[in-house]
Amino acid sequence: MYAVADAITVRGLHKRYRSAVAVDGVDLDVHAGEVFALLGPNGAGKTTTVEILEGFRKRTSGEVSVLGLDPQHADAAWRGRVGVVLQSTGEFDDLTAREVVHHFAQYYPDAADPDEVLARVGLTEKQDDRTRVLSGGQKRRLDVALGIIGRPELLFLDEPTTGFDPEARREFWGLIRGLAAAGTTILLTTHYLDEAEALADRVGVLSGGRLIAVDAPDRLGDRGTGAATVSWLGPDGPASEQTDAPTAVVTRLAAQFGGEVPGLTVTRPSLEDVYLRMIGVGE
Ligand SMILES: Nc1ncnc2c1ncn2[C@@H]1O[C@H](COP(=O)(O)OP(=O)(O)OP(=O)(O)O)[C@@H](O)[C@H]1O
Repeated sequence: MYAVADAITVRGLHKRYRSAVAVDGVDLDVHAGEVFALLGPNGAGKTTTVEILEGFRKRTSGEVSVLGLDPQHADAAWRGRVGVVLQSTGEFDDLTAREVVHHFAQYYPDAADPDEVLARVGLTEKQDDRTRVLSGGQKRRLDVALGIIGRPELLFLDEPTTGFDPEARREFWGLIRGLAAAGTTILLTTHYLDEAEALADRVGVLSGGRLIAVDAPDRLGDRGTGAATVSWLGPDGPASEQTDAPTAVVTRLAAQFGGEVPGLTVTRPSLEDVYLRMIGVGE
């Protein structure tokens, strides 16, 4: 085993389907050990990009290196180092959740303990149920279990928490943080901006097949520096002011009120505000 500074390197990636360009010149580096979230509206090219990186889809042109190899020429050893959670659920109908996880464990030289993995994804109670009777969210947990059973160095998660209830999403975030803390590199796609904010070291925004921004979630766009909104409860009701100098406004208000400012909040644009502006919504 050898260390690579970047787990994923992509240069000039293009993917054309018969009638449409799905990926239109993407350059991307995902550093070893980071959690990277790919955001973008429906049809932006996220799944296509991720499936090319997983070696499941051929590119039209461009250079791609994943854990030091071109995924188009991946071998079994490489596949053993990569975990994949696809968008579509695998169907194992008549097998129980426990049987499926035990079965998949056999494919990996250094698999995790299947029962431990079932516990980590919160399926212990359901492990003896046939997979066809699992709920949508429970099937998704099983997908995640199969993605991590081989102790991957690099884990791909395509919309991992779609269909999860809020509690299951929080549990899943804990699982991902644990994997990241143990050094697993994670590339996930998500439509949940709170998920990207909670998990990702960096986010990339794909729009129309192009990567239009890459940054830490709290710095994306003008989040760190853009105008802040200062809100408070004035004598005539709620009041607010947009400002580049929120400290000065708060100081002025504190003087006006002679101390504590009622209902004071200072907010910057949310990740969702910035993201929607970037993809051309909410102008
Ligand atoms: N097998 C295919 N044949 C033809 N066109 C395809 C195929 N797969 C995807 N596309 C097209 O490529 C574009 C990108 O699709 P892709 O699934 O990569 O987007 P996405 O960002 O993952 O979307 P979503 O958020 O809806 O999952 C879309 O216009 C889609 O219609």
